[in-house]
Parts: sequence; C-alpha cells; structure tokens
Amino acid sequence: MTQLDPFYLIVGDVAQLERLVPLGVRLVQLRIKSLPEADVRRQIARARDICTAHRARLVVNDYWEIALDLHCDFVHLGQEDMDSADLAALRRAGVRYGLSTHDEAELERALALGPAYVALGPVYPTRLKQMKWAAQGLDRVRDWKARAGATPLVGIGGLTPERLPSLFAAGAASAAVVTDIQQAPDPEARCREWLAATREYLR
Ligand SMILES: Cc1ncc(COP(=O)(O)OP(=O)(O)O)c(N)n1
Ligand SMILES: Cc1nc(C(=O)O)sc1CCOP(=O)(O)O
Ligand SMILES: [Mg+2]
Repeated sequence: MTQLDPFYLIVGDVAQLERLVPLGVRLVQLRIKSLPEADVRRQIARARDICTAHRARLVVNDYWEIALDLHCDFVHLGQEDMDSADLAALRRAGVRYGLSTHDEAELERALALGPAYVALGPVYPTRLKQMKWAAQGLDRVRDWKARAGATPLVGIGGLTPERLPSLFAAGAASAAVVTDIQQAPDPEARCREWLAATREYLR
C-alpha cells in the first residue's frame, strides 16, 4: 500500500512547482489545464526532474499517456479520465493511480480498480471550479474512510491549515490543496505553514 504524505500540494504549472517543492514538499500534483500538448509535455518533463532532484513524488493529473511516455510513476484520474485511460497499460508500466470520487457509485467503481488512493471532494466549498456536488463534510470523510478500508483517503476542496485537525481525525491520510496556497499573498510562506501543520500527521 502506498504511504501518502499528509500534505498533498496541487500546482497549476511547473513554475509554481519549482518555487514550492524545494521548501520540503514530498507529494505534488501537476494539474495543467488549457495548454497546448507540447507545452504540457515540456512542463511534465521538467516537473519530473525537479521532483527527482528533491525526492518529492510527482503525480501527473489527467495526462496519463504523457506520464507513461516520460516515465513518470504516478497519475491522478477523475471519473471521466477513467473512461479513456488505459489502466492495464499503466499497471504494466508500474504507474500508480489515484482516483477522484464524489458519491457511492464512484467510490465503488474506483475501489474496484485498485487505486493507490481515493480522493473525496469537495470536503468544503471550493472556489477553484464549478462542481455539481455540494460540500461533502466531515461525516462523509468518516464514512469514506470506513468504506475504503486499507486504501488511503485524500481529502480535497476548500482545505486550509485550520481545517486539517478535523480532516485527519475523520480518517483522511492526506490533504490536497490548490487555492489556499496559490491565492495566498505569499505562497511560499503559506506553503511553509502547511508543511508545519501536516508534519505531526506523518506516519
Ligand atoms: C487529489 C485530487 N483529487 C481530485 C482531483 C480532481 O480530478 P478531476 O475530477 O479529474 O478534475 P480535474 O482536477 O482534472 O479538473 C484532483 N485533480 N486531485
Ligand atoms: C480540483 C478539485 N477536485 C475536487 C473534487 O472534489 O474532485 S475539489 C477540487 C478543487 C480543490 O481545490 P481548492 O483547494 O482550491 O478548493
Ligand atoms: Mg481530471
């Protein structure tokens, strides 16, 4: 079973990854939206090299074929991504995958696919993107933890350092974040706060 770091940083481009990973981030997702594929490929290759140099684990969002091509070893897939991804090819190549879930049917589907983790969101309201799900809340995190068994659970959506104690108490293994760091007046300082706030949940 994959041991997940409790702090799961999600960045929108490799420039942000390059600024934040050296602070001590151990688990980072590159989540690029709306860029030509050649640029995406360049950014993923650079992110892979930075993460290798800093002994951080890179998770490539969406672009599983490029991840395979570039010998990255971890991807994140949403429910629609799963429809088109070749999970058998990923497994053959030793690429692990984390999967998004938002309701019971999605969780059942995800768990049947042998994921490295399942993510539940949005735990709190998120400003990052429009979603058809209302905030799931902490009871739902507890329920997901019970259903997921040994599969690690990632909480995502509206998370802040202040919300972490109750998230981890409810059973999450890791907390994923975009906006609270990306939109902070000083993202480096906020990232350090996240590192400090999650350290005690390292297992
Ligand atoms: C850790 C984590 N959880 C959920 C998501 C969302 O994935 P998805 O539903 O495919 O949406 P996009 O992020 O691709 O817009 C994620 N990326 N990471
Ligand atoms: C990208 C994403 N996926 C979610 C899901 O529930 O699947 S919630 C979410 C946004 C998380 O970002 P923030 O920390 O900015 O709220
Ligand atoms: Mg996706």
